[in-house]
Amino acid sequence: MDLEFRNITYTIQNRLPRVPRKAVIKGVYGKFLSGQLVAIMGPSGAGKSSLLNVISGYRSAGVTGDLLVNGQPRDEQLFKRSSCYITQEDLLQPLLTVRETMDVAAKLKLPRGTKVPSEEILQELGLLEHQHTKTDKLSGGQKKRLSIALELVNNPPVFFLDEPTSGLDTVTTTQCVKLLKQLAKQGRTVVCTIHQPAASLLEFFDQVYVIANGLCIYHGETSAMIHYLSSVGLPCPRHHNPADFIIEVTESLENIKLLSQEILNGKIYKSAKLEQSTEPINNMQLKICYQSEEDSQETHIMLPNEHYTYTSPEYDHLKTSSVSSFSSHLSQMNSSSAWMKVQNSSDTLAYTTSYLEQFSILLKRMLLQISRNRQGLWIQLVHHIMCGVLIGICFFNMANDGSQMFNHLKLCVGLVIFFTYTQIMVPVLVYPQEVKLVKKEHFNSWYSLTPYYAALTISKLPIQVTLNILFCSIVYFMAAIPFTVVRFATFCLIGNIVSLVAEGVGMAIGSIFNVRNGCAIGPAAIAPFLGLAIYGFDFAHEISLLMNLLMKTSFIRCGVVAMVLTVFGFGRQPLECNEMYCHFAKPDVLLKYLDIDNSSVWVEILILFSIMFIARSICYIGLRWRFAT
Ligand SMILES: Nc1ncnc2c1ncn2[C@@H]1O[C@H](COP(=O)(O)OP(=O)(O)OP(=O)(O)O)[C@@H](O)[C@H]1O
Repeated sequence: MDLEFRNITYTIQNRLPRVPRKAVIKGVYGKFLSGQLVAIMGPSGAGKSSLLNVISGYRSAGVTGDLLVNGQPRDEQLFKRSSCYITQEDLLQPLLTVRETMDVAAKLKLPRGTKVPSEEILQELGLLEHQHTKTDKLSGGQKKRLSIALELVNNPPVFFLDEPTSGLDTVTTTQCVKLLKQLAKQGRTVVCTIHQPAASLLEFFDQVYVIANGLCIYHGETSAMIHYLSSVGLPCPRHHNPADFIIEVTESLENIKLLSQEILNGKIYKSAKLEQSTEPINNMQLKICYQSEEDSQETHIMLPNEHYTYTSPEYDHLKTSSVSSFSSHLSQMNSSSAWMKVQNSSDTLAYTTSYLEQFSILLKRMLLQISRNRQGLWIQLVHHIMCGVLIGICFFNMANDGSQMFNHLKLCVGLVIFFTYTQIMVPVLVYPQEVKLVKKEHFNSWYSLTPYYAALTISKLPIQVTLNILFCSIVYFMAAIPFTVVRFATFCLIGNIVSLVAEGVGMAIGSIFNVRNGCAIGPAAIAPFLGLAIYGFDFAHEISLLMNLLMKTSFIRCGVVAMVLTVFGFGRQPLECNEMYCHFAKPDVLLKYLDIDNSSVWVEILILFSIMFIARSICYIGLRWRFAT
């Protein structure tokens, strides 16, 4: 697939007030041909990653310009299925082995019944001997190769890689670039950003695209770069790495302007082959380059004083080239045709597998990861037992004491706060990292958001519910709340719903914001609900209907009310009184005092369910929004 972009501009809207928009990419042009390994180079902050994100479709908000595939305006949905994006950070599913990760990717990306090519790909990428190693134990280079292997499963014709060599040593970097070169040789278009590569490494790249200050300053064959620099009066010193030199010249804004004007911000493609193969006309030293015209498919050769139309034989050859070098099954067919074979069976679908299959595969993956997270499970178990016992000690044998009205209330509030803090903090801290990984997999068309979200919600339930019931039982029996099956079941049910609401709120925060300081955000997120709960009890009569409604829908308040109604409702007998007078010995008096004597526990549970639904919908919408931009 040949990729082309015209007049691409990428502007970032700063969220701070009165800070102007920042143009990161400024009207650049370029063309990346199939069968080529392309390096996007430039100084730090030049806009390399931004350009890659824009061309790949990973970023769409704030982008203007035309993106084409094989000369046609591209269909984003189709293009997403034919390309893959490998992030700079190696985002791999933790707690799974290399082989398991590959198998999950294959099941998601290939139609049912297709032979899973995990072994061949792992063999090809030198990972077969590490197939039983957990992904988090792999070295940096192995992680990078695994990231590539995962995308090779469905053999897409276009690969985008953001800084694939960052953090790798020289040997591993060379291995990585050689691998990319092999992928390109098979007919794929491989585009990656790279920081100043060594001269020996630069030779592996067929094409270089240099960007500085958001402008294109070179676009063309690697071997034509030195000549181009000399032609504009910036000769690269002998024995100097051209990659280093072109970055060095960008220190001067004058040079950037000059080079960008000379290359027409990427409209011109510099080719060394043409320069060598074309005889000088009229004894003139020719400056030869391709220029892609916006409204024609023809390639033009520009001479200083003449203009010829020319169809690049190399370009045509690449389009039809067959694959040569790899010995595996991948190399036996052109990458595009291999990809077509995989896609043909599901042409009309956005994904290769059905939503139900995706859900089942993802659920199995998540359950496996949860079961392997022994340390996490132990921590959760100890946390629930310890907190249950501590709360139980504080309120030991007290639930039947009619003189302890305020302690009864503290018990109910304490339980709800426990569930809230326990469940809100984890997603706030963990979810931003998970979102990055899911965004990568979702962007690379592994699965849709809906089955992922359904699997995520369901996978956590068994452990969460068990631990909550364990905690509730400890508190219930230590506090000696009179036992009836309905009361105990409702008590556990409320605990579980509050915990699910809190988790939903935590996930909503974690999915929308890239929270770095979750320890502060978690409590901050709870504060408004807590505030509304307190005010909802004390001042609900004195304020407007709207505020009243708002306060009554604080899930903390609903949880506390439901708990009190459960503990003191369901036909509860009067409490024992060991003092002269216990005003609140009769449960009805307490409920009346709290102004909840007319409330129903089932209505509160219904409100809790509604809040849970809203919080989880916000999380889902938040994810969609993050993935769409
Ligand atoms: N979300 C953002 N908000 C504000 N500025 C941004 C954002 N993303 C990128 N930028 C700015 O855009 C410019 C280009 O960033 P980009 O990450 O594309 O550069 P780069 O060439 O890849 O840099 P490096 O090689 O250091 O990773 C930088 O000045 C960066 O600060």
